[in-house]
Order: sequence, then structure tokens, then C-alpha cells
Amino acid sequence: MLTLQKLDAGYREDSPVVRGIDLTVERGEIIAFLGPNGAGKTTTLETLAGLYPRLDGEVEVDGVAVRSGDPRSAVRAGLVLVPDDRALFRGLSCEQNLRLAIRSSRRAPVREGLDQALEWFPALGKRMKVAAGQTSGGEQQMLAIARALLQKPKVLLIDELSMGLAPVIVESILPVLRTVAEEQDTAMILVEQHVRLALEVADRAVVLVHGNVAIDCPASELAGDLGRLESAYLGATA
Ligand SMILES: Nc1ncnc2c1ncn2[C@@H]1O[C@H](COP(=O)(O)OP(=O)(O)OP(=O)(O)O)[C@@H](O)[C@H]1O
Repeated sequence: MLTLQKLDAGYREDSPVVRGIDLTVERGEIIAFLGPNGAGKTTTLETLAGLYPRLDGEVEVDGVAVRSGDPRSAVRAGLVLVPDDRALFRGLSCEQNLRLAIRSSRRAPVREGLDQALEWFPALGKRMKVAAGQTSGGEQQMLAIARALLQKPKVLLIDELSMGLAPVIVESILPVLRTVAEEQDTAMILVEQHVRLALEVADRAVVLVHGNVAIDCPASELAGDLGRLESAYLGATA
């Protein structure tokens, strides 16, 4: 459903950060998108979301081309990003943040959308009237993910899911993603520093090193051979 063909991404034509990535993500498939600092994971996700123009290559969702550097085209195609800073409206309440997402997607009645968000993340129930900026890091991440999911993405892109969060919070969020992937056929690309947690929830692992795909294999296979990941991080051929 999501296809990247020879994707070059970065900030300067003459020195792409990511070079020639070919990747296909199937419906409902969760990809753990791993790699050392500076490998180009964020650059890839932000380019897929249209925040930066592609330097080369094609991106398609269900056979429909996504225009380069055009966030609206990306959202229309079904690519929705949860950025690492979560990009919430911090002065608005949690409920207002969700209402805005529901309204912009124009797909579900507001009450239904709010109920759905609380079904995913019951912890938000007591925080609906509180300004998003005054909630905990975990609650903010739940809110950011709920907001993205309410846009009914075909492919959810989550950057640094666990940034600043206790593992116990991450462990409560990941099963929700697994359930949504299975029930709604939503594909997901997760950039996640907690490699073990990411591999537990993911179907496939894609490891980026120096802007190239160094490993692309079933997540369970890599979970059983973390030495291979370490070698790739150290720049050895995997
Ligand atoms: N806005 C930008 N302008 C210029 N260069 C950038 C910009 N953002 C990132 N880079 C550079 O692109 C390279 C890849 O960065 P990127 O953030 O995509 O890596 P990453 O794999 O997500 O790493 P991390 O895990 O540290 O977030 C780095 O060398 C970084 O300095």
C-alpha cells in the first residue's frame, strides 16, 4: 500500500541524507524503523509527510502518487505524522485538540470520535478539559496519537514515540497501536529508541544506517539476534 521508490531525502540537493530507499509497507503492517542517531529516520518521516520536498524518487499510497513537499497531498493520501515534539495546541484543552482533528478529517461525528479516543486511551478521560500543555508527557503522547488516528490514516508515522516517557507508559501505548493496526488495517512506521519494545510490537524491522537500508527483516528475527543490529549500528555490513 505504501511504496517508496528510490527515495532520496535531505536538505541539500548535492548531499542527500537518505539515499535510494526502496520500501513497501503493507496494510496493517507495523514497521520498527531503527537506526543510530543521525541515520536519517526523522528526515525520512518528515519527507513522507511532505514537510520537505523529496530530492528524488517516488512515493505512492494505494497506487496514488504523493506530491513532493506537499503536506496536504500527503494527508489526502493517508500519511499522517506524529512528530517528535507532538505538535499539540498546548493552550487548548485535550478535548479541543481532539475536536479539531475530528473536524478536519470530516469523517466521524464528533461524539463518536471523542468516545473512540477515550476507548484507546482511557487515561485521557480525566484530562479532557485540561490544557494539553499542562498534561504529562505520556498524556501528551496519547493525545497526539489519538489526534492522528482520528484522521483515519492509511499509514501512521510516529517519530520518537517514547521520547521523555517512562517505559511503563510506552508499554501501555504500544498495544493500542497493535490493536488499531489489526482492526483498522492501519500501517505504521515507528521510530523508537527502545529497540526491544519496538521489535515486540512490530511485524518488520527496517534499519537505516548512513541513509541506507542496512537490514529489512521480520521483527522477531532481529529480536532474536540483536548482535546483528549492533553490527549494523557500528557500520559493519549486515
Ligand atoms: N532541518 C535540517 N537541516 C539540515 N540538516 C538537518 C536538518 N534536520 C536534520 N539534519 C541532518 O540530517 C541528518 C539526519 O538527521 P535525522 O534527524 O533525520 O536522523 P535520525 O535518524 O532521525 O536521528 P536521531 O535518532 O538522532 O533523531 C543529520 O546529519 C542531521 O544533522
